[in-house]
Amino acid sequence: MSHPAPSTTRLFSHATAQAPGKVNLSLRVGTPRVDGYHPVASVYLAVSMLEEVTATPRQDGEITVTLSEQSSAFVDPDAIPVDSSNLAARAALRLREYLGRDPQTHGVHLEITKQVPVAGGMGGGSADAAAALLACAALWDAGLSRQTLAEIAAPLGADVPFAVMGGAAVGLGVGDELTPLLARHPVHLVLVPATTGLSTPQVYGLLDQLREEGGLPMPEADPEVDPQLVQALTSGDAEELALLLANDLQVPAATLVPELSEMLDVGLEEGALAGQVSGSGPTVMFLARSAEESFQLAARIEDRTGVAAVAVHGPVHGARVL
Ligand SMILES: C[C@](O)(CO)[C@H](O)COP(=O)(O)OP(=O)(O)OC[C@H]1O[C@@H](n2ccc(N)nc2=O)[C@H](O)[C@@H]1O
Ligand SMILES: Nc1ncnc2c1ncn2[C@@H]1O[C@H](COP(=O)(O)OP(=O)(O)OP(=O)(O)O)[C@@H](O)[C@H]1O
Repeated sequence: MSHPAPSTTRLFSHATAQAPGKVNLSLRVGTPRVDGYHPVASVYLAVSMLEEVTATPRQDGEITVTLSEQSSAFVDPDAIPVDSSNLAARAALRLREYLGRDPQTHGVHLEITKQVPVAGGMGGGSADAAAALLACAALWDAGLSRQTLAEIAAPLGADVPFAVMGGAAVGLGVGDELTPLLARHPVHLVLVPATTGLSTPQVYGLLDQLREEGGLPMPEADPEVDPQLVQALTSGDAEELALLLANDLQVPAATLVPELSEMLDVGLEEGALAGQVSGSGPTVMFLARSAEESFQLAARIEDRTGVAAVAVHGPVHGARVL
């Protein structure tokens, strides 16, 4: 892939971009493909828990990463690589290659401020990649559409295109084939992040194992999105949405972390409309009727368990330059 350099290049001293974490209101998973990935039918919702990346040019061609001290208490800095394997660094490298910029002179330093828990099932690393892509695109005056940026980002992870696009969307394929949804009514949620993460491949692997052993039913067909859930989301019917939340990864995640089931019970006892593990977990999410109820629910869960709970809403915008 290559893209011609623009004839005039604006000079930025730095550029900052934000990208959202996500939850899956519904995540249906099929049987693994030959490449090990699973076909999914996902209903993504971008939520008001944002990652921020500031990109500053480096003339020596290096792509470097640091983690800001402003990052949230949910984030264990030791769990995040700050070498070339960091998803933000990989996004910057992919964009530089796509644009055909000189690797000797077009380096960048990326400072990441994380709010989204690491390996929490909320696509935090994917949001870092999306924010880094937008920040570097601004720095290097890339002149690319959001759609093109999402395509450049897709090989970095199944959730990365959604972090670029944001809002609410159906995700097919491995989650990267997106159809935006016109969800104009806010969904109010409470998120309970865990301090330790779960490995996404391990959770998918345990789902396969449970299905093969007969502990869970084998899916009969490729996964599909429930049109009633899409209807409930687009019409803002929280009570109906509560009945239709689904996540095939919940049983394997709760098998690996049994406390998740207890946390789900606590949220329901404290008045949540519904509760579910987010993505591959271990973050747990609860649905509330309104913003006010979400704040009250978060406070009650914190009081009862001593575990931090955060009221958020969605859909929010995808990655954008500030
Ligand atoms: C659980 C979800 O967050 C739901 O949105 C995603 O499916 C995972 O997205 P992600 O973390 O961006 O995933 P990637 O970084 O692309 O993949 C990590 C690993 O998860 C597994 N994986 C991921 C996506 C998918 N559709 N099937 C899979 O089996 C694969 O073992 C893969 O090696
Ligand atoms: N910028 C980054 N932020 C967080 N993790 C990163 C980053 N770059 C690489 N990683 C690695 O990716 C792994 C998954 O992190 P991430 O926070 O994206 O998980 P997740 O939210 O469970 O992802 P998903 O919901 O997309 O499966 C981490 O364990 C970490 O080793």
